[in-house]
Amino acid sequence: MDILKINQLKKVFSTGAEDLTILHDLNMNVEGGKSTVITGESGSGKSTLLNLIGGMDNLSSGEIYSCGFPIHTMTEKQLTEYRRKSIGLVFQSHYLLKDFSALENIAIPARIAGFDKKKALMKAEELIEKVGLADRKEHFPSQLSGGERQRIALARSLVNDPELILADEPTGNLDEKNSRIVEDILFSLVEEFGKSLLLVTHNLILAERVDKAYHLTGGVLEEK
Ligand SMILES: Nc1ncnc2c1ncn2[C@@H]1O[C@H](COP(=O)(O)OP(=O)(O)OP(=O)(O)O)[C@@H](O)[C@H]1O
Repeated sequence: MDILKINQLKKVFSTGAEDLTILHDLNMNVEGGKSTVITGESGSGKSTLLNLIGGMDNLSSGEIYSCGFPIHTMTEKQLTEYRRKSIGLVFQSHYLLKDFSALENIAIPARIAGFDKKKALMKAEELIEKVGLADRKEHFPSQLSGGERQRIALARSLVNDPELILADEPTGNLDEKNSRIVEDILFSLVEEFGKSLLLVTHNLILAERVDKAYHLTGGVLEEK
């Protein structure tokens, strides 16, 4: 069954003088429990597409069904709920809150989703172990390396147990060791826990590990 299905999606940016069509009548699907990659040159529209799937931007026409929800018809309030509970967003840049410890940063989305402090911290403890940073629990973001911060951000994106993980160049800024850790965690979520992963990347090694691959060229998507 598909966890994500996109029909005839179009995205046009109006920049004043002219309209720029960034995504052209795009169709795709992500099967539940599988990994899917989208590759494409810089500027081809990958992040635009991921933002639309994540409900962070409005489409111009077409349909997006994700995790059982019709994203294209939802209100802002419903989209906020969808972002909190159904999807996990992993980006190249991470915005950890500087006044909170690594463990607290991971726990925050669980608190926002309504879990009490104890339960949220318990979930965070599990995840900090998973990303291999249990010994950095009490560290503040300024006391962590860039790669460690990215791993904490990854743990944070998983704390509400999302069905679909949307990852935009998740290993973009990382050295080989941290890339490998992040990559292995992402794929273990699919292989061990039946999560669905949609990955956007330039990294061809990452792109080779997936079940299904698409390529985006100038806003036109093709299955490879
Ligand atoms: N808000 C906006 N207004 C106008 N044009 C935009 C806007 N956001 C993105 N674009 C344009 O849309 C195109 C696709 O951008 P997008 O960020 O999706 O590309 P990308 O494939 O993710 O690139 P990269 O790999 O460099 O991150 C680019 O030409 C960009 O300039």
